Amino acid sequence: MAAPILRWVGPGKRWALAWVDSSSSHRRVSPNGSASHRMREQRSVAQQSLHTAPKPRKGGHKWAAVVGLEVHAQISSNSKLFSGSQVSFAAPPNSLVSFFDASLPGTLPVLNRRCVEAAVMTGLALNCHINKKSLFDRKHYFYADLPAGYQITQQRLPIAVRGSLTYGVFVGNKRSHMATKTVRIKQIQLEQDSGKSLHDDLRSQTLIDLNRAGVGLLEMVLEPDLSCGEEAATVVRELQLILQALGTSKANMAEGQLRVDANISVHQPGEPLGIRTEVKNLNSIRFLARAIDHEIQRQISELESGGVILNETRSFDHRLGCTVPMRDKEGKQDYRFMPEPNLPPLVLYDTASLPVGVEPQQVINIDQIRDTLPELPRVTRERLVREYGMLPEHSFTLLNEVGLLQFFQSVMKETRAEPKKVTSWVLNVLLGYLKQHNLAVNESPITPSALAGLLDLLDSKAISSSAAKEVFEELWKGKAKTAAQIVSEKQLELMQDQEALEHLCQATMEGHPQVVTDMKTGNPKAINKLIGLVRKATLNRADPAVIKNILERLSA
Ligand SMILES: Nc1ncnc2c1ncn2[C@@H]1O[C@H](COP(=O)(O)OP(=O)(O)OP(=O)(O)O)[C@@H](O)[C@H]1O
Ligand SMILES: [Mg+2]
Ligand SMILES: [Mg+2]
Repeated sequence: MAAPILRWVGPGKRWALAWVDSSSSHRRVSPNGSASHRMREQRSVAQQSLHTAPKPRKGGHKWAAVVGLEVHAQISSNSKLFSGSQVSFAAPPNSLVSFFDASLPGTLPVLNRRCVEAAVMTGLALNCHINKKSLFDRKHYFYADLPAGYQITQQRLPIAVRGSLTYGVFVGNKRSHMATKTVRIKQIQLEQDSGKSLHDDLRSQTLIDLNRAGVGLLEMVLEPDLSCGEEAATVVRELQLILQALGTSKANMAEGQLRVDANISVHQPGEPLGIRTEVKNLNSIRFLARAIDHEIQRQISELESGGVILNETRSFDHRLGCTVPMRDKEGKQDYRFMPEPNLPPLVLYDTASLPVGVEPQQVINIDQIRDTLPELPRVTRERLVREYGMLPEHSFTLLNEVGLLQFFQSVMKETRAEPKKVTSWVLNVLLGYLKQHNLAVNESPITPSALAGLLDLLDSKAISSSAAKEVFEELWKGKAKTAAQIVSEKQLELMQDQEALEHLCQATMEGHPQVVTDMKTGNPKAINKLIGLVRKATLNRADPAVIKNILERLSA
């Protein structure tokens, strides 16, 4: 392997370690694709039906697939885990690097309190036992983007252990029934992120950006309780929503704030678990599901054709849709773990164990953090179903689309309309328009108050539902008009004048005696025909139910 050299790179003329050997492998995959493209991808996952566990072939062996995830989430914090450098996505390369992040001799780690609090909060939200004493260790491996030659992590005694995450999966074709499942969480550990290796194909060299080096990560290790890509995708999506609700990570996969390693094996039911392969650095939920399902099939084919599974690290090639071995980790890697000598044990307290007379800012009190836990996504969904009589799948959609729940709640605050009506307009009409125009919720040209105004008019029967659609389309054009203004400009108010409506009904009946006769003989189509004729005469501004009433009264 070639030696790293120091060179100047980037607009700010900052230094970077450049790895001059073009054949060096890239363990860390830098996020690719535009942010907006990825956001759309993330949004659509919930709507997609992902492939599920492999079906046993006729006459063939039955295989059970086992999946265990390691999820890395970047902690939302202004500074890194052990240094004061700022944390920010897409800053100029090597502009956020302190001497400690670059491993200059003589520098020492100083633990960031915010990162510890985030780990405790995440642990509590995931029903973990929080260890009042945890330890830091050095895990050694050699990559250009890891200047110290080791990562500080918590291998021996992590901050949180033995948790669980409950998630819902839809069963049946119509997604009408939901089953609840639980995955166990083995541990959550605090650790440093590495830098990024950026490969320059033209110059055949790899440039190193250390902005990410030392950013605080939560590694959440899940027990091997999952069985297919869809389950893994659902778990990661739920975890993403939990982290976002807690504010402990932005968990945006497109920006690399949430990265998943998937461990996969297959075995015959009743037999011990098979040898696992590890598909590294999956940074999209859709790719995660596809990679797992592909890897399960690959292992089954390999075993059925007499081959063996190697305990190897693989990566997912999303263009080819398959997993391929990574060259960097053949055989079991020896990380040469050792205690981190520059960090004392991390000691936490709860209210019962708090030393007398200690200042609150000097210690971390687990109970205090527990008191600040926000409502978690599962509880929010249950509340939506309970309070508003919403279907479970609607509550999922409201939470899955970034910002949609807040939009819905703002409309609810301002309108008199029934929750069911609001749900239907937000999910069927507004979301439909947003998707059609490829817009995120916060880009909606219609504000919650504008929609609330429209729904109020509908609720008070001032306009018909077809007029409401017309008003919605006008509001969508975003000309800063309220629904009421549009209604009066376009004269879309429902005709309330009972006398005028009676005259119109009378005249229509006289003009169509045959239809009236049909109506009187009980032909149900006849009355609808008359209603249609009267509405047409009012330019669709009459309420069909009111017309029906008048017609029935007049023909009685
Ligand atoms: N037979 C198996 N099949 C599938 N997954 C497994 C199996 N055995 C263990 N796993 C999963 O493998 C993962 C092991 O993660 P852990 O962090 O403990 O070790 P590691 O992968 O060796 O280390 P590293 O953090 O360096 O990747 C867990 O998510 C666990 O659920
Ligand atoms: Mg791990
Ligand atoms: Mg692993």
